[in-house]
Amino acid sequence: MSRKLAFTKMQGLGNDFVMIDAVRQPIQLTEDQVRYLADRHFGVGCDQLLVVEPAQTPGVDFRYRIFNADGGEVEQCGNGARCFARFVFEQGLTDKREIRVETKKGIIAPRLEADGNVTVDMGVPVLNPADVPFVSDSDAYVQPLDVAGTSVAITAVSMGNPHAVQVVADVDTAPVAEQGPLIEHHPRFPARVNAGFLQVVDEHRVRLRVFERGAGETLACGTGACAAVVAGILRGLVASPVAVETRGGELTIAWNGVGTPVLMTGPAVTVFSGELTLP
Ligand SMILES: N[C@@H](CCC[C@H](N)C(=O)O)C(=O)O
Repeated sequence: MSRKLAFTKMQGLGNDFVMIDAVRQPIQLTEDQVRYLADRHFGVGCDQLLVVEPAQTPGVDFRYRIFNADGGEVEQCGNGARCFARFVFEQGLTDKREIRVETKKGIIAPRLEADGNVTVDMGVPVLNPADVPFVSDSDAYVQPLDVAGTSVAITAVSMGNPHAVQVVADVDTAPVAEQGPLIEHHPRFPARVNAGFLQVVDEHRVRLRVFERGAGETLACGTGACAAVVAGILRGLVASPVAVETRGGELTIAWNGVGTPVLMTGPAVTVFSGELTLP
């Protein structure tokens, strides 16, 4: 049965989202409907679709669900978390500037700053390979990964969602398109993985490209930036705070080391709102 759906298009550093208010407009989308909405030719177009629902846990303001453009539901999205906070505030779903929101992998806490940026406590990064998940009998922070015959030194980090971060000399010439899909589907990452390519500029500045699981290379990946800074600090290459340059703009990531949460600060922008008829 076809039905009308109100949506808002948002972006964080060019990582773009279709936001659905499922508090006032309860809905369960099928994978096909997510793919249709995300389609840049037949639908609205986005890297991820974000659905805001009522909270299911006491003391939490909302539940927020994340779907990649390929239709799959995933655990976490950093740029999306900032857009989520701006969305619920602008839509009048809350008047709080500090929000607690449950995701598939725990509670995160975005805060709308006075300067228009949003800071998100993205939680404590997970480094134990089995929990990333990454198949390995070692818990070393740097491990070799065979990518079609090339040995790549990666750091496996989960920010709720899995990341494999490698250090490159220059992101502009890094083999993102070639290696990205191979790393995403590598058998040692049973839940697939986001593939990060990190260039260190100096102790407090890096450049980053991410080939995202379920979406391909995006202009920026918030959890990718968190994972890359964690990997860079663990490898002794950078020190907190770190400015992360992406193709869509800049994020600031702060991390005080193992067992502490990662803080991400950056923009979140509303582009337009609309209504469509779902097939
Ligand atoms: N763009 C996001 C990450 C979205 C989910 C990711 N593709 C995954 O499958 O884990 C971000 O800003 O973090």
